[in-house]
Amino acid sequence: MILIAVGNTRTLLAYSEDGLHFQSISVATALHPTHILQLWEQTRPLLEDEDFALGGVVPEAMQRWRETLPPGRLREPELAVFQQRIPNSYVPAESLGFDRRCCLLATARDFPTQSSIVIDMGTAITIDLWADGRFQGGRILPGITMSIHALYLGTALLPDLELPMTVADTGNTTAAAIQSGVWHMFTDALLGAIQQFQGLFPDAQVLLTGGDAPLWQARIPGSHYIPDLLLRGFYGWLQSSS
Ligand SMILES: Nc1ncnc2c1ncn2[C@@H]1O[C@H](COP(=O)(O)OP(=O)(O)OP(=O)(O)O)[C@@H](O)[C@H]1O
Ligand SMILES: CC(C)(CO)[C@@H](O)C(=O)NCCC(=O)O
Ligand SMILES: [K+]
Repeated sequence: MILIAVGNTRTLLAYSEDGLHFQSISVATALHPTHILQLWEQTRPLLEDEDFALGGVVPEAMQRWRETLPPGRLREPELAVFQQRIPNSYVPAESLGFDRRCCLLATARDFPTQSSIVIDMGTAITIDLWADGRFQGGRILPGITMSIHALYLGTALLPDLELPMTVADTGNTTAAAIQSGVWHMFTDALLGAIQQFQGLFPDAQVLLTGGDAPLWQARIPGSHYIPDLLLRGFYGWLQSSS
């Protein structure tokens, strides 16, 4: 079975035998599924009767996958299984993002009784709290690349910058000032959320995942970087669905 997880910027394709270790590729979500499958075949040949599992947060891109893959070969994880495994008060229940669900499922399975703050740093950033055997709720922030790009789009004189950033406390060029502002905005937002959530649940550990997480780990003392958290949750979700 090939897992397909569609994010706003990147789509992950992955294969696993044990649900813990993944062979995966990350490609632009904008590419057509036919093209993505050709790229995948450079990693691992597809079987004649290969099964696929699809989840994601971009309805249009997911529709393209449904139209491309043979109908009998495509599974989608069930909301009811998530609701049973992760008690929550999110409304409406189906609106909670697929990526957030996967990260919560993996966290709840690995740490059922310990509180966890799950930070997923992708196109957008989510900070979700698993504690007392429930998803307590969370926060959605713009992502880092998106924030830098928004300054460029909304002004006449600010340039578009690339990650990674070198950061000074006070910038003395336009680029350094933007980098300092964006870097400190996120450091303070993440550390602030962690401090508040740990005020509610003092045992809460911090789990970091997503494309931009490696950049941030050093700034968040005691945090754990778990690269495949989403895929681990997706895999486990499918196992319990069938
Ligand atoms: N080739 C690339 N194009 C765009 N962003 C990239 C690229 N490589 C790495 N990134 C970084 O990865 C981040 C996206 O991370 P990730 O792959 O976890 O999220 P995503 O799946 O695109 O987003 P989401 O799950 O939030 O919809 C971007 O913010 C960017 O900084
Ligand atoms: C918040 C994002 C963009 C993070 O990738 C995604 O999980 C999403 O589109 N969620 C849907 C809205 C929600 O989670 O409430
Ligand atoms: K993500």
